[in-house]
Amino acid sequence: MKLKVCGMRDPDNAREMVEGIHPDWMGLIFYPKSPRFVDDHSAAAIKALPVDKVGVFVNASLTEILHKIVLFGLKAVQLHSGESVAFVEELRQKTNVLIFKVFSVNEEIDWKSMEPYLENIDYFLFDTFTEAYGGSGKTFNWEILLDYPFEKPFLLSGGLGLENIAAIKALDSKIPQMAGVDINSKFEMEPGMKNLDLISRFRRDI
Ligand SMILES: O=C(O)c1ccccc1NCC(=O)[C@H](O)[C@H](O)COP(=O)(O)O
Repeated sequence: MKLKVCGMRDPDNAREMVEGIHPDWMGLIFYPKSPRFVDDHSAAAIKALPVDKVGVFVNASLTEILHKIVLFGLKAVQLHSGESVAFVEELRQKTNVLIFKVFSVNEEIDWKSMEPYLENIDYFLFDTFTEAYGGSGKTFNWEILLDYPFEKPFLLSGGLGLENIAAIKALDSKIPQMAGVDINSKFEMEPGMKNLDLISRFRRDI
């Protein structure tokens, strides 16, 4: 199962995480209102680390996203707001990084509304709905995902912690398209600072 650790912004904490845990992806949040917002200076330091970086964007312009891809050597972008199909299509044409399209889950998922994105994205990412866009620390009702109708792989996110490991594995065994998990606030000492011991345990047992 692939592992994305999101919301890193401290270069030393990020380096220790890469060296000790070797996640598949590290998420850098370029949304100024997030308590995990990474400034350009820290992102530049993190750029040198040997891990694939995912830029997380909320209501960002195409110009900003493309600029950050080049500036910080991003390997993927996570579109975390209501980006239109046309926006995603244009992004796909202008860059060759992976595209993760987030769907925030409240009570239901409208599978039909996801369909037009299929040809221009690499992964869907399901997160728990919150007015703050992400980092809610809460899980959603994963039963909904048992009806997942596409072949496109997806990542599970939203409030994942050590206490969810058994349930995550059970879900993974039922849905072949579930490619991995995205962890964040349940592994923090403070916003943006990860507890590497907790993440190691998660990595070992997942
Ligand atoms: O984490 C944030 O502060 C955040 C804010 C705005 C948009 C996205 C954000 N996080 C992106 C992620 O991919 C998180 O890992 C995801 O929302 C799950 O977070 P959590 O519920 O804390 O596990």
